[in-house]
Amino acid sequence: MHITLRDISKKFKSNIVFKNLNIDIQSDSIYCLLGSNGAGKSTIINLLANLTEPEEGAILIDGKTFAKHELSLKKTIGLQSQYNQLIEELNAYDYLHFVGLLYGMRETELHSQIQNLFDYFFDDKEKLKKSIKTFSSGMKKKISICAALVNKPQLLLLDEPFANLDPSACARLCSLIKKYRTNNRIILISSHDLLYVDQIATNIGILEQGELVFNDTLDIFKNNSKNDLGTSLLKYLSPKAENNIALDKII
Ligand SMILES: Nc1ncnc2c1ncn2[C@@H]1O[C@H](COP(=O)(O)OP(=O)(O)OP(=O)(O)O)[C@@H](O)[C@H]1O
Repeated sequence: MHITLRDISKKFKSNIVFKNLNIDIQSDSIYCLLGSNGAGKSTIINLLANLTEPEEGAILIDGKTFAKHELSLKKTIGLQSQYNQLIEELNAYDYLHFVGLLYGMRETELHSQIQNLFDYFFDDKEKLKKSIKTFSSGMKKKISICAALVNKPQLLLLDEPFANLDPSACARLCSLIKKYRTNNRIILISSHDLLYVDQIATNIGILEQGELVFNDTLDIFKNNSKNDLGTSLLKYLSPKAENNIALDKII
């Protein structure tokens, strides 16, 4: 698998998010998108999931565009969105079953995949029988991640997957992501959780004000710097990481 964002321009009304953005991602990558709030990480994920479209440029998945191959491409993608994608009136099983049917999965395969996901992520499965609206935010996040994995997609898109998860769930997710990586899959993750990014990323892209200011392997990023990932990342982000004048006024 291979994904390309070529000369992408994207704006929301007068807010220009990207101008001529180019990214290429190859199979076998765990590509982590980093950057400040509002830099455009979720927008890239939403473009790749075809939830929004660019004003200019092309999005190619294995050389194909959504315009010509919408359904077949969407079947290869699993998405955990930052926005609520759940149908909260349903219980966890029925929701994942519904998602699997949308992907055209066969009943037996779908049933066993849902059970496997529940076994992996949930120690207390009794609560899963209730409607999703009664779940904690971390449980909802785990169900969204399960939904992204239900059809074992070739392109796995995870938008802030670690936010709201407890340390045990984060550790399980890290193990899963590392094992999920194969030579015909791409895992694209937006995250601010550098501890986990450091554990799982093969490649990182740093977005700052709509520009891809770094795009290479995690090893190269770390070898270029003598600092930890967080300190190194701050160099690429807005210079006002500490705004002491405002801070003094607040205190
Ligand atoms: N649906 C929308 N309507 C209007 N503006 C939007 C919409 N979605 C995103 N934007 C704008 O696009 C820009 C990029 O937002 P995006 O959510 O992609 O950033 P992000 O890097 O994911 O941020 P965060 O780290 O806070 O999640 C921001 O300026 C945001 O205000």
